[in-house]
Amino acid sequence: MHLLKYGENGEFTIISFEENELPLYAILSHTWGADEEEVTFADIVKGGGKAKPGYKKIRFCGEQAQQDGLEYFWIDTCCINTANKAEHSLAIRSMFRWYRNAARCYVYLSDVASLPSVVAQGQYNFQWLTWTWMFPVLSYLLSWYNSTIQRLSHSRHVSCPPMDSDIVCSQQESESKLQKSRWFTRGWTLQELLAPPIVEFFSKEGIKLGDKLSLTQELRKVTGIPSSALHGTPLSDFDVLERISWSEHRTTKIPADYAYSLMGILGVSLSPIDGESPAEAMKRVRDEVEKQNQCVRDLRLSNPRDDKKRIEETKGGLLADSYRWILDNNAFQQWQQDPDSRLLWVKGDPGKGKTMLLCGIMDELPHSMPKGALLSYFFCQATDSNINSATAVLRGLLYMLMHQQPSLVSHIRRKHDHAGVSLFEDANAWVALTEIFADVLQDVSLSTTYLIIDALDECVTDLPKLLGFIARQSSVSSRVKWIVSSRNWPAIEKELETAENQTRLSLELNAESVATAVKIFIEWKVCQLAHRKGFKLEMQDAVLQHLASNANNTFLWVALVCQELERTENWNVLKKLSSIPLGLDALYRRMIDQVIVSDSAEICLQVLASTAVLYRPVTITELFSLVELLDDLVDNLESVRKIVSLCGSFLTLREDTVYFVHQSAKDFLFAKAFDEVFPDGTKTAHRVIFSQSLVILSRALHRDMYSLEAPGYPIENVKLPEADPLAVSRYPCVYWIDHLCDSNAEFLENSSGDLQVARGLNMFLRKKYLYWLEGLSLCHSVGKGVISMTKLWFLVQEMRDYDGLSQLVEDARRFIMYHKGAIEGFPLQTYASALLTVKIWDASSGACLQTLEGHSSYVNSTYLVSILASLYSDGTVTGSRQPVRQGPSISSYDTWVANDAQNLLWLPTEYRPQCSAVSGRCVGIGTGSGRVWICCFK
Ligand SMILES: Nc1ncnc2c1ncn2[C@@H]1O[C@H](COP(=O)(O)OP(=O)(O)OP(=O)(O)O)[C@@H](O)[C@H]1O
Repeated sequence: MHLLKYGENGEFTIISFEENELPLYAILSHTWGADEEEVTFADIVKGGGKAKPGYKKIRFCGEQAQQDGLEYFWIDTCCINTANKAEHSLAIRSMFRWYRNAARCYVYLSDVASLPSVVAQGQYNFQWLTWTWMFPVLSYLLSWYNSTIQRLSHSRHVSCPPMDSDIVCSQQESESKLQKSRWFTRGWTLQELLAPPIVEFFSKEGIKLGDKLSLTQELRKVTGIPSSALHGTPLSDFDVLERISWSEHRTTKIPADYAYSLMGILGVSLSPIDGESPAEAMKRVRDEVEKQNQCVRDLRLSNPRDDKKRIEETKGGLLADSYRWILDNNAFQQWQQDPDSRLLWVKGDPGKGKTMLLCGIMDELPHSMPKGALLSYFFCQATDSNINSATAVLRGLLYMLMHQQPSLVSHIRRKHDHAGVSLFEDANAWVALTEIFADVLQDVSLSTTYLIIDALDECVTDLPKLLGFIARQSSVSSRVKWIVSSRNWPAIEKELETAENQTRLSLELNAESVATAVKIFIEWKVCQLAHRKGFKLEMQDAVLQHLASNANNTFLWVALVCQELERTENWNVLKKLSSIPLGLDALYRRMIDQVIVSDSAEICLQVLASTAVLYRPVTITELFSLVELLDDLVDNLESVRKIVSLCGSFLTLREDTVYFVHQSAKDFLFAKAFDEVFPDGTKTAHRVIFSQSLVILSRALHRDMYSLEAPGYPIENVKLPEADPLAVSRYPCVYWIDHLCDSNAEFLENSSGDLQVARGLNMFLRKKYLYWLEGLSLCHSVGKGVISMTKLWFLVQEMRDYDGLSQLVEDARRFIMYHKGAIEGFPLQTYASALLTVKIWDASSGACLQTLEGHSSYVNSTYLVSILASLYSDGTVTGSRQPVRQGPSISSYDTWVANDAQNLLWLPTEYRPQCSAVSGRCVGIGTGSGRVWICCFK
């Protein structure tokens, strides 16, 4: 990147920098005059151009940068060597980034005069004490001034300058000053307004009029851009069409530039093509946006921002006064301020408030981060298989980074364009993701980046790999700072010790700060409780005292006790209080003992056991169908909610979804209440859920569950029906095989059990397999289905081969692996494209009549036409690959066979045409391998 430097002699020099070594610089935003008026790269190199009108704005920018303590600045007229085509093309692709990374952007409005100069023109001299761009005041003053000037002009025969040379002079224009500036009509200036964090506006005399923040209202009015976008909300938060609409009334000198000027705003990067038409350029940009969106959609497992919101709400809301102590903590401040301190590890026992502390840090950091810095975070939760693995952590962190800086998607695209979603799901996903992540962290355009991971101890799959990765990466770049949290686990300590620049923050060693935070938390909780239950003051004091003396710096204990008191009648509160045991485990023990002696013990224990072995939190509706004993409740969801509330305080409901109140509650059931909760072991619990799952799926699955009808209906257009036919079967659809596998040893030991399972499986696969694949597609889980089928295949190797089960599973596994792409993109292609390998399929959508083989090289179109003509002598044969309104055709990208302009059959790669021909209702396709196939529509 070439930057200008303003020398002491008043001369400008050009200095070139590598992108990763750029100094701080200012950047100019302006509108171009006639080409010959602008100072060029060549002018500056030769030390010329001083007589050109454009020199004035260069001088302005240099002087302003100097005033702001910036040695370097950039201006498009003279910092791009347009004679070098490659450099010019790169500049167009980099411009958004250069504006985003600038320390300041000065908007030079060459057609907006500041008032004092207008006064001078009118020969009247007003003394303005301060010049602020306060529009209401200014409007009034200007209109007063203009009317006065006009009156006086008239009497003195002083004529106003023409409108385009000085907009302040006209009566109408004075009503809205900025609005009239040409700057708002140009295409490129849109990204110059949006990309930089600091944008300052200057009149043609170089007088500051205000900045993006102080002028928000006016800018919003002129540009139609929402204030939040002007204030730095990531542009990817806004719909693509909305972003395009911001440029609707803007123009560019070169027509295709209109599309290129939107690239950065839409988060894509393409090389400009000489002579490209605006329509072609726009199409390329939109296609690229679509590919990019697909890549980000595939990456997303869950949105960490939503996870944060949910976690805070489930835990009863975040209390700032209970986490603020961290901001003054030495270790935290060292991590924040010392460039060599890159990894902060927050560690503490269960329930000490680590997660909430990190939520607080996530809220506070943006206030102190450098402008343009990125913040990405992830919450591991052992109870949810979507967010409890090392790959999920990297996917979540990357997702948030891409969201804030879409250009980073390029690091994924290289691999994703080939592999699709399997990039993130197959056996090599970890390797691919670590490479991508490392590339992203090395990206020269990445500014300071904060990465936060909560609850490493809840990363169930591949924790050691994740720890190794964090330890390595945190030592690599000083631009990237990490915070991780976990319980006091020696294994975690051992791995993180290998990180070079790490700082630890132990909650146990900061007992005093934590004690104060817990005290504040107690006061807050008791106040809420007293208010809700109408406690008298003495009662409130007694509860406060008791909690303060016994909390032992553990937030969670306080939260659980308050939950118990909430359910207790006021006259029993003091008695209950004195009976509550100290410490978390003792409290959990008492909770489970109470469940065991209650009237609903059996059903509550089964709900607890089932919830504990599920792979993700389920809705009340799902729980109702999964737990055998709940069957007796005859469709009464209210009763299921009641049962959940009777399970001590182990479970909690949020938005009708059942969660463990805390990971430590689930841990307790496995570690300290195992015999009571799982009297027959966890394998039996899995086995019961597997059996229930097959029953649910056999009942619910059928063809075209969402009534999509069109075989080519794309998954991204599928809307959840109001009465979702999959509401009950969503969980079993995704996890039935996992439950079967986790129960395996149990039935393998018992031959009749083995046979029963084999029979059930056999029947399900023969009768429901395709419907299940459609269901997986509707649940966006085809990738998971592939992994599950591989697990199943391994499992049946150990089972008795009942009625060809092993072969059946092998075929089914190959089928899903092979057709994954078509099925996950288009649910109903399960019944069309995925069945190409057979000769006949559903007569309502078409029939593959023949497959001719025997050519070893590719089939040319003449040969294909002759084959079709010999087979269907009654019709004319035409070579056709263009979409047509009527009859069969091949879609433009050769990916679909369409009929009457409706996509019907998605073509796997080896079925794509080298040449194609149509005869009447039949389409013939010749492939590169020499195979010819013919499809006829009825
Ligand atoms: N700042 C806070 N604001 C509101 N509630 C808090 C705060 N800190 C802690 N709590 C309460 O304490 C409980 C336990 O806190 P948290 O889940 O953060 O602990 P943890 O240390 O992450 O536990 P674990 O290691 O077992 O996951 C929360 O459920 C919440 O009720």
